[in-house]
Amino acid sequence: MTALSHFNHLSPPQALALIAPCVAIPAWCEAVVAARPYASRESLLGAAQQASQSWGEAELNQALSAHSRIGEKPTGSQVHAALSRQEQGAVNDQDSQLALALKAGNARYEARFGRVFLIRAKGRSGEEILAALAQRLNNSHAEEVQAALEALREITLLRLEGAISE
Ligand SMILES: NC(=O)NC1=NC(=O)NC1=O
Repeated sequence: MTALSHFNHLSPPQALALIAPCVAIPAWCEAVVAARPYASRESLLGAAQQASQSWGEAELNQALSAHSRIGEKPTGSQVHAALSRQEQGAVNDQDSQLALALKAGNARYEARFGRVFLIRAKGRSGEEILAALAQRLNNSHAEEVQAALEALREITLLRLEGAISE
């Protein structure tokens, strides 16, 4: 965790490196870094949320390159993978029945929407994620872009909260 005061004074490249793992959308990272210094953590989180409001389908697809499927323990030492592993911690990967159901659900989702199913996994059990997946399969394409973008915003802000302390 980096203190806000320290984040405020980092060089732009160092500040970018610190928040890059939040989301693979460089324009968002640059906007958050460019708006420093922040008077409080609240103002940082508010600005970050605001900067995410302009995201559309292009940003969603850009960001998904860094998000592993739910239930597939991410491989590699990439910092994104480490965060994904941590966020998916409540998904019991010893439950083979659940793993199969998530694998089938992910495949159905990708066949319908053409992209990886994205959900804020932190604090959700595998069963809760499965139920959410089933619900979202009923969405229209337009509705599902918005639902996936909302999940991306939640994940991104949670990661930023985890990166910068007061
Ligand atoms: N496909 C996903 O939903 N991936 C993820 N959800 C999270 O909360 N972290 C991830 O990497």
